[in-house]
Amino acid sequence: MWSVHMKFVKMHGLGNDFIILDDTDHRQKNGREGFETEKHCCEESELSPELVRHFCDRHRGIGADGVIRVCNAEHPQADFRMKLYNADGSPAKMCGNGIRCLGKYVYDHGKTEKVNLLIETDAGLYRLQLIKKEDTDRICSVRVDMGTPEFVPEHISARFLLFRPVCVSMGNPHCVLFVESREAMLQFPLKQEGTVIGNEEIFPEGVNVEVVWVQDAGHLWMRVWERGCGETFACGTGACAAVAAAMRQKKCGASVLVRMTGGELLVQYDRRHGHLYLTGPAEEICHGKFG
Ligand SMILES: N[C@@H](CCC[C@H](N)C(=O)O)C(=O)O
Repeated sequence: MWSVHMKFVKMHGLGNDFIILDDTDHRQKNGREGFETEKHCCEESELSPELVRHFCDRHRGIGADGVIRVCNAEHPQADFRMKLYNADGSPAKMCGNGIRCLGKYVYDHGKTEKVNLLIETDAGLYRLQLIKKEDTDRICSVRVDMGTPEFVPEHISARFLLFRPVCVSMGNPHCVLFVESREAMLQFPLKQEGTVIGNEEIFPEGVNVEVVWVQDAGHLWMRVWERGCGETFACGTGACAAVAAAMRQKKCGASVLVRMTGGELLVQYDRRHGHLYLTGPAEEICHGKFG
């Protein structure tokens, strides 16, 4: 049915998984010697929503929560550009787990020798610090300057007021709901309520929904219903939105471990700039050729 032939790399951040398609120019100025830095993928026009859905299909495709195109930067100061598509083919502006995977990808695949990168996204520019595994030249984790959370009005249906919803933009939209116990978080009907909230009039472009239990000032537990994917194992922008919302309600401090189904992310708040910093792993699973 599909006549495409594309090389891909599959990666994940805490089980939030992505198909990486490399659309960078092989003449990338900072590319390292000894690596095959050949361009091996699609132009934007070739990546239709149908094709993204097909790639992400866990039964008939490769299977993933989204597709990331790694492109040459258009901004003069940026090193690379990230283009992200959710599993349903819809575009998204920012992805905290995905941008860490991109950082590891460009370094480990010889596209750059820099460990401090500036990445262009549809939500703006993001600074990444790549952290190497001890005694190796491989990247094991990435720290991202996620910028300033923006709070947006929370006029969602009265049935959700009990959960003290906080609506936050981290470059993409989030609606954070608080519950009183870990059990309540685990039993929360996330699919049902996430779908209802995602269809609220105040979110014409949909929303990512987080259900959060504050264990203490340094630990949050969270499940996430992602726009365009459904429930995922982890969400980087969602973890930052949860911490921003908890800080606003004076429930947590400036350094918080956010525990999700797939593992933990560290979110730190820098009072001087009002920025949130996200630190967590990124891993390559496999590579292959589609078609
Ligand atoms: N999982 C991501 C966010 C991906 C985009 C999101 N589904 C949206 O549509 O905004 C993350 O780690 O931030």
